[in-house]
Amino acid sequence: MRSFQFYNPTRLIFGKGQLEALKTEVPKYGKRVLLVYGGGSIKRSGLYDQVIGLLKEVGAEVTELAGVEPNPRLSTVHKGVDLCKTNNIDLILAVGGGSVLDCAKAIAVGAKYDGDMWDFAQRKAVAQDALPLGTVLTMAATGSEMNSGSVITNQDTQEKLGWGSAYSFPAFSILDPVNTYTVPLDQTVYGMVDMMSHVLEHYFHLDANTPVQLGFCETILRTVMDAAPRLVEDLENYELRETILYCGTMALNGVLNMGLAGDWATHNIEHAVSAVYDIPHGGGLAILFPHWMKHNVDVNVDRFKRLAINVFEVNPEGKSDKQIAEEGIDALSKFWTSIGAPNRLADYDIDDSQIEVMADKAMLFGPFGNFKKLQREDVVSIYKASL
Ligand SMILES: NC(=O)c1ccc[n+]([C@@H]2O[C@H](COP(=O)([O-])OP(=O)(O)OC[C@H]3O[C@@H](n4cnc5c(N)ncnc54)[C@H](O)[C@@H]3O)[C@@H](O)[C@H]2O)c1
Repeated sequence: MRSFQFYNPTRLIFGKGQLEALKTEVPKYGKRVLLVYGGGSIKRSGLYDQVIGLLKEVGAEVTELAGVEPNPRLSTVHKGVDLCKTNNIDLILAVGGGSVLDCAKAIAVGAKYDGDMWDFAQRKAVAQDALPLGTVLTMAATGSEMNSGSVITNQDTQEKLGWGSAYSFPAFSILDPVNTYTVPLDQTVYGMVDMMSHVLEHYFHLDANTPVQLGFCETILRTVMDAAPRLVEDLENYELRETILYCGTMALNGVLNMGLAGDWATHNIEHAVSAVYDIPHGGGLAILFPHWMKHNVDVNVDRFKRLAINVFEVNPEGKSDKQIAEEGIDALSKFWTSIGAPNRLADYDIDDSQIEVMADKAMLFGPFGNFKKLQREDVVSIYKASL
């Protein structure tokens, strides 16, 4: 293992009926609350009314920022920053999926910064302060509820950049599986692909002596694969929603990557696609990850073989290590297709016309990936294989 420090200050409040915890959490931070949410699913589900009711009970003064887009935009972050500054906001409360939470994180640092929050995404500055952020998560996917990461799209430059800071962990996050019942089938699938991809990004590392971390990863992958086919047939099943919600958080809250540096190249490759085409992040990952794997199978064939046997139950008898590894990759791709995820860029009407543009975007900060440093030609080759 490499040396590490683990730091995660988020209070995770998990379970049925836990929304009530807003009454104890919100007053810790002050009265003036900026409520951030998306396109209205929380109004249709009744969650909005419940949140407003609880905020009223504790005497909060609520300012609202509605309409955060999936793949949240910098222009919306700017609106939120202005609202914080003009209303002297004490606490940001994000109610929604990863996009709403990521947008709220960007608002939280932007509200305490004189320049443009985009400076942080461009690595021109590092956040030194933020408003406190609470979240009520409505969708299992990103892990944003218990990490410091955020992904923002700048529409003017067609850039989608991930960034993070020590100040961007939510102070508290409330996760009630019931609030995920209304997530539509396609988004439920994308969320499960996303969390499995986070686990795989951790799994493909080159650090030595990480048996516990590899075992944690395999357990989460097997658990999602066990629950997913039943959940897509039964979207309001409490136990399955609960399992998947917990998996999504554990996949990216810092526990899996203690002592190792995960790869993260596929996320970068996907962000360049969704920056240009505005496709769902999980859908892009389902297409691209198997091709990243095929491209890198020789970097450490034993890791791919282990995944194939321990997670996809590939029978190793009479096969070479590489055959076993490749069967595992095919099994992953087939599994994602079986639950309804796309498997070709053509599924989103994406052809080869923007490959060079996407490769330029992926290469913005130079060669990337910790399992294998990808050069531009690697990225182009993965895009071409994914068409
Ligand atoms: N911060 C991180 O660590 C991290 C990690 C991975 C990805 N991301 C980013 O997060 C974004 C994706 O977030 P996401 O996958 O959570 O999806 P999302 O927040 O974009 O939501 C997807 C859709 O589902 C809807 N939705 C959410 N909850 C719902 C509910 N309960 N009922 C009905 N509809 C609901 C939303 O309105 C939206 O239309 C992308 O921009 C991605 O790049 C962030």
